[in-house]
Amino acid sequence: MGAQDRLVGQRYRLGRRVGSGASGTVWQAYDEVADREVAVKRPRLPGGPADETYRRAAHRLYREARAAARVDHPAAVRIHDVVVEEAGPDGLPWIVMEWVRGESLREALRRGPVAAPEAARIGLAVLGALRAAHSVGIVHRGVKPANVLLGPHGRVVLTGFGTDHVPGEEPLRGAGPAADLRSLGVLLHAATAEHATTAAGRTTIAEPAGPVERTAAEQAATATERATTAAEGSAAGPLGPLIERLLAKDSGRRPEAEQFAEEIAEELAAVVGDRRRGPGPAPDRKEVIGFNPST
Ligand SMILES: Nc1ncnc2c1ncn2[C@@H]1O[C@H](COP(=O)(O)OP(=O)(O)OP(=O)(O)O)[C@@H](O)[C@H]1O
Repeated sequence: MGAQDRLVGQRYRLGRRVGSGASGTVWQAYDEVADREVAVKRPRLPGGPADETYRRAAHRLYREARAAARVDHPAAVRIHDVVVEEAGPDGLPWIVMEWVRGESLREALRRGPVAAPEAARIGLAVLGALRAAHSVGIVHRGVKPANVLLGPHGRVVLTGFGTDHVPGEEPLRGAGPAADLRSLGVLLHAATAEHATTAAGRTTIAEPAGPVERTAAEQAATATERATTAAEGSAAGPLGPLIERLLAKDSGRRPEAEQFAEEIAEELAAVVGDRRRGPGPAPDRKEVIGFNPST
């Protein structure tokens, strides 16, 4: 794409491209004014700026990125700036975020699934970020392991706000806060999947990246299927029933979603608390490898 070294907004020098997917491209970049590393995301839209639908979608991305910058939560990526270049031909924003050192949950899952208490800790952080976003009217729509960053000091950061879009459309019906919670269920299921299948005594090849690299709309479409899978895997541990509830829930109404999110937060906190209280294996081993449903 040849964007490397480009100076965006007269201060953000694009460096290494860290990822590129359906929703856009992310670069590691350098803020030459503040003298620090940042991440810069350029969303992608199908079509072109000659098209009215495209221009409206681009403007909506801009508004949503600015709104996402107001989300204030330790687990929500900090958006420093949203740049639209005046001379830019397409009106697409450059979204400038804090650079989170570490790896994404997608990368971590390549080494194998996560033990239930650690998945609960990650889930609780992501849920906190989502609730903070929902409270200011923002729906994430792209909750998946690639967008969950595992930073230094155990920090969990949800990135990718407001960029996962169905172009040309206002947010889908059913793609409100409840859809984000359902996606959290898919995420938790994917994070612990191999444990579920192993504990149930079946030989299944884990597919950590498989069911989770989808848009919220696709996730919603397969929610029932996932609910069945989660139910089968509920022997896997304390997260089974909770995942099942997240996936089965299909009310899009705000107050209900809020109440539901609060209940889920309490349940996740209890699972995290079990790890803190319980005996169990050494923490580093338990987080990456082992999960024994009987402990
Ligand atoms: N603030 C950030 N700091 C560090 N890495 C980030 C940051 N934001 C996103 N990333 C990483 O950039 C990569 C690309 O993200 P991006 O959202 O473009 O693609 P994706 O989510 O993998 O795919 P898709 O575009 O299909 O949704 C992701 O793997 C993500 O982990």
